[in-house]
Amino acid sequence: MGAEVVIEGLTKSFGRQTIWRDVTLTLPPGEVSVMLGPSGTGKSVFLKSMIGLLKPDRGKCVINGVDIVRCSEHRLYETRKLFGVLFQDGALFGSMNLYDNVAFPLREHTKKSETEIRRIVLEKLEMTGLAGAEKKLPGEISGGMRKRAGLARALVLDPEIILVDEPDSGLDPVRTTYISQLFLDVNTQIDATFLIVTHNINLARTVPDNLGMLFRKELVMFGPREVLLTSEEPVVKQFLNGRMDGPIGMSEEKDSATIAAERAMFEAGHHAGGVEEIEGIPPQMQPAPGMPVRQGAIRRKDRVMQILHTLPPAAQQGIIDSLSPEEQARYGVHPRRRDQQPTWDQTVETAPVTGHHGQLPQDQIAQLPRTGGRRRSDQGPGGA
Ligand SMILES: Nc1ncnc2c1ncn2[C@@H]1O[C@H](COP(=O)(O)OP(=O)(O)OP(=O)(O)O)[C@@H](O)[C@H]1O
Repeated sequence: MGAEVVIEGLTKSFGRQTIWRDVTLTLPPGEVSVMLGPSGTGKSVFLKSMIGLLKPDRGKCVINGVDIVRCSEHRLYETRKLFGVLFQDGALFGSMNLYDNVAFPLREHTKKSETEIRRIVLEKLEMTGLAGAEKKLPGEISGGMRKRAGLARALVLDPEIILVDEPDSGLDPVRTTYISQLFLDVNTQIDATFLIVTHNINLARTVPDNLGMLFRKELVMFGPREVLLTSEEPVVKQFLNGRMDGPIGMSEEKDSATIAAERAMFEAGHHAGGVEEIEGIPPQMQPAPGMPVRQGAIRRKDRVMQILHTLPPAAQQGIIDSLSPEEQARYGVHPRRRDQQPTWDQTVETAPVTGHHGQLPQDQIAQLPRTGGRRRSDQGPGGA
């Protein structure tokens, strides 16, 4: 199973410019999370901070018990080996063919024989749909293939955490969906924890287990995908629909006078851009047919059902609706008519829904599912 990443109060500035402050979230092990945010909100800086390429000013980023913000260089070096990183352009060496690019980390960081290296490289190329392309140079292949080669290279050291920076950059929507499918398939096969930063709305709506958003130097929210996808926060709604109407402006944010002036313009009939308002929670993409069951999805279901009562009602309903009737029975929840609140069996511990913004309480999201709060009896691994 992939590693859990616990981030607490992380703050990063460059000189006097604060990029983001007090970011607190947990990436649950083996689940796929996406971080959204308008351009320039510091998503790439966030990824670089997670692997210690940039040093945050305050806060913690704890991976397998090591706080990479404060640990020694040696421990940082060791902890970095847990990560596979896919940069925007694949970051391949232009003069090396794909085989040598993918073999590079193995030759640099291990003492494996060339026979063993060959086995691993061919396996990862096969996994990423690049079998037969070993001899190609990066300049001879498409952007999508370069990204897949970058992913193959990120996989060779058996990472527990995979960070992906804007996988859709330079790709058409169809290729973006194919690479999204590949992420889910790889997640299924190796059970690594994924964090993808992007501003691609389709990817955010359909791929992750968890969704977060950075805006105005803060984490607006982070939690199960259903929380953000049903959020009434203006910035979230604006972003998910790609419209001009809302707090995000041409260069990050607008003041209230500008928002009001623009609102009058849109109400007078000026098109705010974007597609028509999309509401609701589209089904999540699934591993390709023939793949094993995605263990992260099974654990996630258990984890989310334990914190269900802490989530906003619309998110609760979306989660309950996504369960099969058998799962609803097992978890003791019932779908509701549109005018009702969701209901639980008496046997399930419930608490009032809080007015939080989707940032889940640390003690709940960070510890689950390992410590297991109060559960209904013997749910087993929790999957269907
Ligand atoms: N090494 C650095 N020194 C100083 N400022 C930096 C450095 N790296 C990034 N920044 C600044 O941090 C801010 C956030 O940049 P970042 O690239 O993380 O944004 P982003 O959300 O990934 O944007 P995009 O979606 O456009 O890629 C920008 O204002 C950028 O200029």
